[in-house]
Amino acid sequence: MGSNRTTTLRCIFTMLGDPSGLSHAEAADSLFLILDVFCGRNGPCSETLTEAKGHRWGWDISDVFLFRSNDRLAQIQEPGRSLIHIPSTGPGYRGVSDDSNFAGDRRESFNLRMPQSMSNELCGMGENRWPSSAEWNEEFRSSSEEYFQLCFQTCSELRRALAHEKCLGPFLGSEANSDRAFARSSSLLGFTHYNYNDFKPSAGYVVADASEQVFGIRPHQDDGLCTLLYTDGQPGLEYAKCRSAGSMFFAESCRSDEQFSKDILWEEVPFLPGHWIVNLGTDLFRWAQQRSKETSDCRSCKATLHRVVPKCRERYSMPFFYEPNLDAMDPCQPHKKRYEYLIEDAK
Ligand SMILES: O=C(O)CCC(=O)C(=O)O
Ligand SMILES: [Fe+2]
Repeated sequence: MGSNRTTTLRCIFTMLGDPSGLSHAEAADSLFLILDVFCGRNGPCSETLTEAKGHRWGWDISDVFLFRSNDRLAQIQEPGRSLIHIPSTGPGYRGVSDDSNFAGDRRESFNLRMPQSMSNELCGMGENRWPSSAEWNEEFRSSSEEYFQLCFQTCSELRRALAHEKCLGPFLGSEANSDRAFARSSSLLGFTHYNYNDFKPSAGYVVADASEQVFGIRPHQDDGLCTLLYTDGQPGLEYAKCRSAGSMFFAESCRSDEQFSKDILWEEVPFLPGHWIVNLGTDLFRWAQQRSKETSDCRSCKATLHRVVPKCRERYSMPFFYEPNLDAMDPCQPHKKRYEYLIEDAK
């Protein structure tokens, strides 16, 4: 990584612009947002993840998947209870179809949790594991931690913008409360690889009408408040456009069989070099719902329903999942804690 990257990264906060400029309509009705990211002020740069490898990162994203650390379970200690294990989240490597939340997917992933340099508080996500001897390890570690921090700060800015009076309104009663709900954030930086070369249709999902469908990643909503997604520009990411199927966007859980419905209209998400794709998550829906119940002029925010379908031989992406503390509580009924949703979702 050279000084080049540090200079471009600094532009993000100015490119985000005036937070109060995000209108309510944009926040509530867009199924995804697109934020400028790696660009300078002189227009979009053309870098993709793969083009960026030598001079931006100093490591190649495909090398990340050579390091097959064990998946670490997230866990939380509640007063007076034994340790609660939360499956299918936390840092580490998950092989193709190994993730119990996405058992039929053609996807492998490697996740990093919040670097200790950002917070000394125990977030319950276990420890990051790093390749021990690989030459690129040092570069990988420092640049991915720096990228993590950038994503976290950007999402925090976005959260405050969404909580503006003119937008979705304050979350959890006040900015201080919602800041506190991220003090032990379970955010994850993911590296994702879709490999369709050994494509086996029978390994996919059998859906309600008994037809088989194969996905890079099945239709789902991300948990957490939002996701900043950067990809290598290969096609395949789609979002659900059909508004009439309201219940599917408002689902209590991130995944449900309804999301396989043939009635959903899917549209390709365009790749804009130098821009993040922003998915809105189910926690944002829950946090915003409180407000919509209190006032008549504010509707709740839809979590982005999306999927990745095989449209190329191979694809890489880097999602950053912006997630509150594992024990952050819903502001509205049924007042559940995040980890309870995660455990239910993994069943
Ligand atoms: O790879 C992508 O473009 C999307 C990844 C995704 O949706 C996820 O990891 O939750
Ligand atoms: Fe996703």
